[in-house]
Amino acid sequence: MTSPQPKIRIDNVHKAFGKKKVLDGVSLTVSKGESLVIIGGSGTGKSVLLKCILGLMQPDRGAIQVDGEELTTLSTRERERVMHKFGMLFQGAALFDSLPVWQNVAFGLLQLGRMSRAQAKELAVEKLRSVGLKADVADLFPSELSGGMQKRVGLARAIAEKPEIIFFDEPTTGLDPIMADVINELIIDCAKDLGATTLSITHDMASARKIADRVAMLWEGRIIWEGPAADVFNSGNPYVDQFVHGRAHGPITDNAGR
Ligand SMILES: Nc1ncnc2c1ncn2[C@@H]1O[C@H](COP(=O)(O)OP(=O)(O)OP(=O)(O)O)[C@@H](O)[C@H]1O
Repeated sequence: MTSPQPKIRIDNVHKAFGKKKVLDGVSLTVSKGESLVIIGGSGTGKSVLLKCILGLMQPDRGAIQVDGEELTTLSTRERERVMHKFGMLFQGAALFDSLPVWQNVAFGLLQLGRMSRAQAKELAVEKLRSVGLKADVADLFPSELSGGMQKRVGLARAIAEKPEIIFFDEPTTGLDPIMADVINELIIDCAKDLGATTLSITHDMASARKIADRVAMLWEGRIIWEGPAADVFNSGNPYVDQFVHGRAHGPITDNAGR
């Protein structure tokens, strides 16, 4: 029996900047409907990997496939078609300061030009409601919102076009632990409602444990461990162990700067 095709397949991806190898053969798969969280310390290449998947950076070699379609060789136009499968919540929410909240949420929908502004606003208000924000937030500007509210708006934008895959870049950075937990729960609920596949990068272990079905750890350009979220605190891998317990001493710091 053949196993079902993964939603995302990353195979032996390499990326270097000059002599600095950042990704040195990363391989991963994410199944349809699964939530994979990639953990790793600062500068280990999590953002570079995400940028390669999103097409914002070209890997030096390796394959990146979505639904079996190779992305690294697509033309700009073909890539745009695939991008409609994606939703993205950026670190710091990355909202447009000059646009009111509803236009931020409906940005992609307005770009497509498939609906009137009134319809787009109605949809934006509905999405805002689904992330726990009232309709009157729609006409405010991002600078008038707290960090937690901005994250909610970013999440509403990420789900507005009903993406099949949602990427989360450090979704809880800058939030207090309670607001972080609220955002984690919203992420789980939104992904479940859409039946979406999610890929997140974080170094917040509370968030990883909460939102992940599976966790993978990136270190020295490779995935050094992956397994069910429930196993991450008992991985038996000394590198993972040091990272998830936040210990100052262990193989990661002993080998730093080799
Ligand atoms: N455009 C670039 N040019 C040169 N070096 C880069 C570029 N982008 C990233 N790097 C380098 O690649 C390495 C990995 O960076 P990356 O931002 O992916 O780390 P990260 O794991 O996401 O870290 P953090 O958790 O702090 O966000 C860093 O050493 C960084 O300086």
